[in-house]
Amino acid sequence: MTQEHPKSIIVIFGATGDLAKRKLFPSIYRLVQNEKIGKNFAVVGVARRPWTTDEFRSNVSDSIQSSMKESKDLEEFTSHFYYHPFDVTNPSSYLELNGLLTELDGTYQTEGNRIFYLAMAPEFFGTIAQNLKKEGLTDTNGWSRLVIEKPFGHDLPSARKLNQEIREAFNENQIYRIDHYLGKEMVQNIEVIRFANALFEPLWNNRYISNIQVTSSEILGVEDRGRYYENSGALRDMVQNHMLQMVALLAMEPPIKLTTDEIRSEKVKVLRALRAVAEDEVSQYFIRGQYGAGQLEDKQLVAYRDENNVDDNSQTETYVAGKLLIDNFRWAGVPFYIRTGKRMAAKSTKIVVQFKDIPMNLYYKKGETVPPNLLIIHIQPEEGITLQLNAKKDEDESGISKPVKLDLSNNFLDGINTPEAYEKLIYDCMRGDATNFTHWDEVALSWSFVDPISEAWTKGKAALASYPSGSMGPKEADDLLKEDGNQWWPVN
Ligand SMILES: NC(=O)C1=CN([C@@H]2O[C@H](COP(=O)(O)OP(=O)(O)OC[C@H]3O[C@@H](n4cnc5c(N)ncnc54)[C@H](OP(=O)(O)O)[C@@H]3O)[C@@H](O)[C@H]2O)C=CC1
Ligand SMILES: O=C1O[C@H](COP(=O)(O)O)[C@@H](O)[C@H](O)[C@H]1O
Repeated sequence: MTQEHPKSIIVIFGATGDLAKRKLFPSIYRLVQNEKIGKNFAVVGVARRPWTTDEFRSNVSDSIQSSMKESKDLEEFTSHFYYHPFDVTNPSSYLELNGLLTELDGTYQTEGNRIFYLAMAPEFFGTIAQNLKKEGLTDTNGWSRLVIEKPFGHDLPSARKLNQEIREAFNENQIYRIDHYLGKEMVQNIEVIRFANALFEPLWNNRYISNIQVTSSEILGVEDRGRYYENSGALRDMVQNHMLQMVALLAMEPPIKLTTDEIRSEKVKVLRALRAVAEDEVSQYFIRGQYGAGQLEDKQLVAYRDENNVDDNSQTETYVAGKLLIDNFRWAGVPFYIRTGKRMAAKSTKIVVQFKDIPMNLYYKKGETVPPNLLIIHIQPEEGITLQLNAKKDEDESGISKPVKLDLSNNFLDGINTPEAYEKLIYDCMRGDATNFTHWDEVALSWSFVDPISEAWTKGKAALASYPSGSMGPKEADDLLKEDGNQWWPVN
C-alpha cells in the first residue's frame, strides 16, 4: 500500500452525471487542498455529451463552488481535468482513450497507475470492464483499479452475473465496490470504539447487551429517482448494503490484525451467521412501509404514489424495520433491530446499544423503572458518542439516580468538519487500501439474506403498512420491538 501522495490518473465514466458533480469532484478537490494528493494526478471524464475539455473544467469548477464554502486555486485544480466524449458501448473508442491516458501519464508522471471509476448505471459495468481489458487500458507498468458504484445487482443471481463479467477483466483485489457508509467517519469509528476501549469490549456480548438498534432515517423523499427506486425499494437500496454493513461491524469478532483481509473475513463470518428468514416467516421479522401524504415543519408532503415516475398502485417499500438474529456464541439471543426509511421526521443515522438491566437497583423506589445504560453512536448529521449512565443529580434530595449523558462529539473536539465519505474512499483506493470497500463474499451473503424477504413481499406475503410523511414510520415497527419487551430509542 502506498502511504502518501499517491499518483494516478482517475477516469470517471459518467462524468457529466449527478454523482460526479455532487460528490466526486468536490472530494478530489478536498484531497488536493488537504495535501493528500500532490500534483501527480489527472482526471479524465467520459460521457456521451459533446463537451470540450474547457466546458468540462467549467462544470467541475461550478460543482466545487456550489459545494464548498471556500474554493481557492480552482484554475490550477481544474487544469488537471480532461474530457473525452464517447458512448461506452462503442469498443473502438477505448483505443483513443488509451492514447490520451498514455499521454497524460507522461505529463503528470503517474507511473502507469489508473483508477477506472464507474459512476454510471450498472448495466454498463460489465461492458466497460471488459473493453478496458480487451483494448489494453489495464496493461501498464503501474496498477489498475476498478471502482464500482451501487447497486451491485438486483438480487443474488444478477449480482453473480455482474461479478462474473467484471472478474473476466479484473481480479478481486483490483475491484473496489463502493458502500459510501463505510467511508463515514463514525462508521469507521465503530471498530475503534469497540477494539480500543477496555470499557466496552468485555461487555460486548449477550451477557451484557440486551439489544442493538441501527436507525438510518431520511427526511427526503424519493426526489427524482422514482424510476430507479420503484425497482429497488428501501430493502435493496439501504438494507442489503449500508444497514447490513453496519451490523457486521458491530457484531464481528476482533480481527487478529487490522488488515483488509482479516477485517473482511470477520465481517463475512457475521453475515454467514445471520439467521435466514424463510419466506413464510418474513412478517415475524420484517415490517415494510410506504409513506403517505403528511407534513413536516409546515410543509405539505405528497404521498410516495404521487411522486414522479411512481406507479399509482406502487407496492414499493420506502421504509423497512427488521429484527436480525446472529447465531453465534457472542450474540445468541440478542436482537439487532434495524430501521430505515424516507420522508421520516429526522435525518439521522444512529446506533443505540442497550445494555442489560443490573440484577437489582438499590437506588430505585419500589415500582420505579430503571433506565438502562445506553451507548449511542451518532453517525450523522452530528458525529460522536453518548454514554447514558445513571447518577444522582445534586438538586435531587431523594438519592434516586437519574440518567445522565456523557457526550463526546467529534464536531466539538475538532471544530472542523470531518472528511466526506467519498473523499476518504477515493483516497483509500488511490493508496490500495480496500478495507472500507465490500468484498464479493459480503455482497453475495447480503443478497442471500435479503432475497427471500423481497421474494415474500413480491408475492404479497406481508402487508405494506402506511406511515404519514414526517413521522418515524408505521406503528407496526413499534410492535415488532414491543413483542420482545423493547422499544425504539429516539434518534432526533
Ligand atoms: N447520484 C447519487 O447520489 C448516487 C449515485 N449512485 C450510483 O452512481 C451511478 C451514477 O449515478 P448518477 O450520477 O446519479 O447518474 P446520472 O444519470 O446522473 O449520470 C449517468 C452518467 O452516465 C453517462 N452515460 C449514460 N449512458 C452512457 C453511455 N452509453 N456512454 C457514456 N456515458 C453514458 C451520462 O452522461 P451522458 O448522458 O452525457 O452520456 C451521465 O454522465 C449509478 O450507478 C447510481 O446508482 C450511488 C449512490 C448515490
Ligand atoms: O445509498 C443511498 O444512500 C442515501 C442516503 O445516504 P446518506 O449518506 O445521506 O445517509 C439514500 O438517500 C439513497 O436512497 C441510497 O441510494
